[in-house]
Amino acid sequence: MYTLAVCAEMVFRDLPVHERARRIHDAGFQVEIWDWSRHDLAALERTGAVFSSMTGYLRGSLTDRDGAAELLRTAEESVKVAHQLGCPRLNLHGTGLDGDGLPVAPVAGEATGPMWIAAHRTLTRLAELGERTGVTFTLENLNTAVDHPGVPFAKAADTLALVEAVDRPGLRMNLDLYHAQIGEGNLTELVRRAHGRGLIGEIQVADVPGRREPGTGEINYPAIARTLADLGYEGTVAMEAWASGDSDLALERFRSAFTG
Ligand SMILES: O=C(O)C(=O)CO
Repeated sequence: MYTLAVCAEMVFRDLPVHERARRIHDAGFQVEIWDWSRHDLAALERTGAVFSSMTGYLRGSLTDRDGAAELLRTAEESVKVAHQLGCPRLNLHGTGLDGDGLPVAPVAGEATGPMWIAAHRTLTRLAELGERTGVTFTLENLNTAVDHPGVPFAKAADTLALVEAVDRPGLRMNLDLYHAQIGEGNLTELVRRAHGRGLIGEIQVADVPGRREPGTGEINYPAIARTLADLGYEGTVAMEAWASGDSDLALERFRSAFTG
């Protein structure tokens, strides 16, 4: 059976992040955070929460030489923090994102051939870093239509292709079904394909439209949950969603969508 986690950046927003982590932990979920450099790490540690994922870099990019060096350097810093918090997965995007989730190096149109080759090289180095230090880097698919215009390798198909081509245990996909629904749809088949190839490091969920908890939009998450159970998926399913109203209620709706 899979484990459930909740992203502390998006719920209980009137509380400091470590208090949010405590509330999520007390409700029986693992906890995810984004940019660790914005948080009081000692306070997060004191919550006793089990951390399942955090952003695995501070700056940088997969595709240009200087950006890749910065990505690797800040990924090494992130690994130290992951060890401090006991966090097993470090999340990556197709390029660095600013505070609004927008790419610091946006791409007009599709990524070029040299960009794919450079991304493959950088991700291989990150996978090696993960294997050497006992963490798993996950490459997340995003959507360019609503939340992250201009991010290269945003499609789930792109992240799947890169992770499969790198083919190392230190790199897996963060299969975000909210972003995939906006970008590509066909979610059940996507889950089956990624799981069948052993590429899923974790799954993230929110409903469409609005990026709120499961049950508030068009995605049939109970059906996705049945697919995951049938496949024997034993990884993490994390809610990365705004609460449509009360945050405790959003957590319970998430739990009931995935535990029936
Ligand atoms: O939008 C997302 O899914 C993100 O991970 C932003 O950091």
